[in-house]
Amino acid sequence: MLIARRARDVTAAEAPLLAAGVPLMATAVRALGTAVAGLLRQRCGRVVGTSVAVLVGSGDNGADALLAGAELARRGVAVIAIRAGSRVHDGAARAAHRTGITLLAPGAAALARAARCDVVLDGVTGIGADGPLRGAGLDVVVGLLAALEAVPRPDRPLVVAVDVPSGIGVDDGTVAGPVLGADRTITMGTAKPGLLLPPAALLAGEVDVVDLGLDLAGAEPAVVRLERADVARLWPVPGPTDHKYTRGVLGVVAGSTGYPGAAVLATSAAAPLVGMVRFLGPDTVVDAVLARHPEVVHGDGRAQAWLVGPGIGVDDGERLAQVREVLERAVAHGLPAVVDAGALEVLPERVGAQVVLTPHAGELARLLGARGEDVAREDVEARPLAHLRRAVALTGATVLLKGAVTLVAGPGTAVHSQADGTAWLATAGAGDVLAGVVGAALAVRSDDVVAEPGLAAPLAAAAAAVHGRAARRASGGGPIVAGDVARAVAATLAEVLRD
Ligand SMILES: NC(=O)C1=CN([C@@H]2O[C@H](COP(=O)(O)OP(=O)(O)OC[C@H]3O[C@@H](n4cnc5c(N)ncnc54)[C@H](O)[C@@H]3O)[C@@H](O)[C@H]2O)[C@@H](O)CC1
Ligand SMILES: Nc1ncnc2c1ncn2[C@@H]1O[C@H](COP(=O)(O)OP(=O)(O)O)[C@@H](O)[C@H]1O
Ligand SMILES: [K+]
Repeated sequence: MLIARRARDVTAAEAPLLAAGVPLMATAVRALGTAVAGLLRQRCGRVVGTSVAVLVGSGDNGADALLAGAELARRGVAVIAIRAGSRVHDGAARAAHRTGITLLAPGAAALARAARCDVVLDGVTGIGADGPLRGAGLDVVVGLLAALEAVPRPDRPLVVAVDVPSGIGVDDGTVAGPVLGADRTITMGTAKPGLLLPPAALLAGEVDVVDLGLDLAGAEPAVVRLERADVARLWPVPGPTDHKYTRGVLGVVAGSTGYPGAAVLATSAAAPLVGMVRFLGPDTVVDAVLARHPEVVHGDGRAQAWLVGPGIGVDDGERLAQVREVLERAVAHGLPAVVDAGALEVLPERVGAQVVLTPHAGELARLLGARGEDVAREDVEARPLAHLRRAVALTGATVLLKGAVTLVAGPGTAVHSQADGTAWLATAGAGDVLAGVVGAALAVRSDDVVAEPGLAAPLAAAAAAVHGRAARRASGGGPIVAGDVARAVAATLAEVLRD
């Protein structure tokens, strides 16, 4: 599990080690040097003779970057260093000087040179930053972003962020000013919330954590990300005494004459993962589902969890009447349920954490709007976690907010952030597939969720992880349709459970 801790917890954990003379900075610098050398080798096939530009802020983040620059210079890299703060760490400046690096003023000429290097190392600010970039740091980032515009995309440098991309909201993931988007972030000691929370997380690239030996046991995890082994631990494997009912039945109310495909996609994703799928819908939709999945059972009956809403429009009164009835019944019995798409319109005022809502940003704005909050989609996109928390507080539900990074939280649970997919997943119907996987995850652990509703959040996050991985598997780096993702779900789960 990748765990992000807040800046103040990191600083507190560093303090006793620094007091004991543990050379944390040397460890950070060594890791940075190795990572950048690896990227140079990947990009240029060599380290000697390549070029790196270092943006040097006035704190220890700048010192890390400059010392890594000095190490790379000793390995034969042509390093330029650009001042991005009011001062420069003394020891780092001396080390840089010894390797022949001169600190350049942040003028247009220096920034144009930086834009032509193989790698840019962003050491403007780290966890000591207060607010968005200002002063020399701001000028350097704005100037470099402009200089990069003049360079053809394939020739632009790889950007490596030291600890965090400078200027992000380290603890809340906001982006309130210019930030140089990174291809990779080498982060010290532990991940930071802003590396996992959108929109800042989208500027961090791949995140590598450098072990500094910090004791963070007492620090409350701010955000967590499930990795393969975590998903495997959450997902039950049937045993010899299981039968279809003990494995779990998922009841599905999905699809409409306008959108029959959503029902097919949701059931395609769920059917292999559960003991049985029970389906309720209009005849034409039932026919479409059964044509693809003869194993789906048509008609009402007992289920361990319900999925309602995929392919049902917000103004489809007839379908919503059925959704409302099923949902009220599920809530009355305390059963886990997934409430997706149009079904969000008929969500009872208060539900328990065993009910998982799966809105995208627009739907979350609408859900909050219906509860008296004045929120637009853009507000949700700018501060997704804050709005997700608000929805949790107002409904009592677990909320899964879909996006390039998917966030999940329930009342009192950890915040989960999953980014397992690919941008090729931004395709119609992908959300219906996700709803099917979340429904399945709740159905196969229904008893556990009823006993401990807080489990719905990690299960929904695990489902998002399987969905994202299925998309990557189906895509192989190229275009996909949602049906490809649904078809890849079973093999993806097998792979998750096998490794
Ligand atoms: N303390 C340590 O031993 C270690 C520190 N490490 C590095 O040190 C960093 C923290 O260093 P610091 O506490 O010195 O802080 P930072 O270097 O993150 O930032 C503080 C400096 O940036 C300036 N600054 C603050 N807010 C700004 C803003 N909004 N715009 C522009 N400039 C701003 C301040 O004037 C100050 O000089 C970590 O992020 C990490 O990179 C790592 O080397 C691990 C070990
Ligand atoms: N840029 C992206 N990168 C990765 N995943 C994405 C991206 N955009 C959307 N997704 C994922 O694709 C799915 C889209 O769902 P949704 O918005 O409900 O679409 P639809 O209603 O067409 O099914 C979600 O699971 C979301 O997390
Ligand atoms: K930085």
